[in-house]
Amino acid sequence: MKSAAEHREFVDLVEALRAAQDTITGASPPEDVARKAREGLEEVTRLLAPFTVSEAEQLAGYLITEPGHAQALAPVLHVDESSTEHVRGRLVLGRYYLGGNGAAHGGSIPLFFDDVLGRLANDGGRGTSRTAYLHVNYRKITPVGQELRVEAHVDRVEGRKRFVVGTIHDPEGDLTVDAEGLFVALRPGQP
Ligand SMILES: CCCCCCCC/C=C\CCCCCCCC(=O)SCCNC(=O)CCNC(=O)[C@H](O)C(C)(C)COP(=O)(O)OP(=O)(O)OC[C@H]1O[C@@H](n2cnc3c(N)ncnc32)[C@H](O)[C@@H]1OP(=O)(O)O
Repeated sequence: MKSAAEHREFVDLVEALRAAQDTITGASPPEDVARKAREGLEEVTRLLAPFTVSEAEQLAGYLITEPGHAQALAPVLHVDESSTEHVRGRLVLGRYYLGGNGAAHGGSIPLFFDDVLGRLANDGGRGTSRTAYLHVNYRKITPVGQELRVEAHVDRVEGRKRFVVGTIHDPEGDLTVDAEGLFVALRPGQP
């Protein structure tokens, strides 16, 4: 397992990337400011490109003790309580994940649940599995910029099949989403 303690600056870099994604998404800057911001981003790419590594050496997604695992792709779960069978925590969807009218983009929710349910499916010595399906029910809009409550747990295991379920509740305590994922344990040598 890769150690987040040895890569604090990289963890902070990914946090800064998330903040940039939120700020760019919410900004309507004058053209000269947009150009300066682009030049800054291009400088970041120039700086990091020589350090491109193979997937086995990649840090993003693999610093698993960090909230968000140092990967800017999926919304971050802040874990309050967890075991190998369940997790409870908080989620704030930033401006980057806005769909419209204050509601989160529909695609951001399965992205979040694939990560959270997938990690539970693979926890507890259950070994690597892959998502076979992810069923998401949108019961009420999921607001961006507000603290949401998340719960997920392993519902049942049938041979290689792991069924993992989760919910999101808004600050009023209303259910906004429930989801079920089927994760199938990989056979030896299966990609
Ligand atoms: C994941 C590794 C990451 C490693 C990173 C490590 C560090 C971090 C730690 C942890 C991170 C994890 C966090 C992220 C997790 C995200 C995971 C993903 O998003 S994976 C990408 C999206 N998913 C795919 O690309 C799958 C593509 N599909 C496949 O590969 C196969 O279809 C697979 C493996 C899902 C199943 O194929 P078969 O050939 O192995 O098995 P068959 O025999 O078809 O199915 C087994 C049983 O499952 C049922 N089944 C399969 N698919 C089903 C479906 N869609 N609906 C219902 N049942 C299904 C079948 O009916 C069968 O059931 P019966 O045993 O007969 O009872």
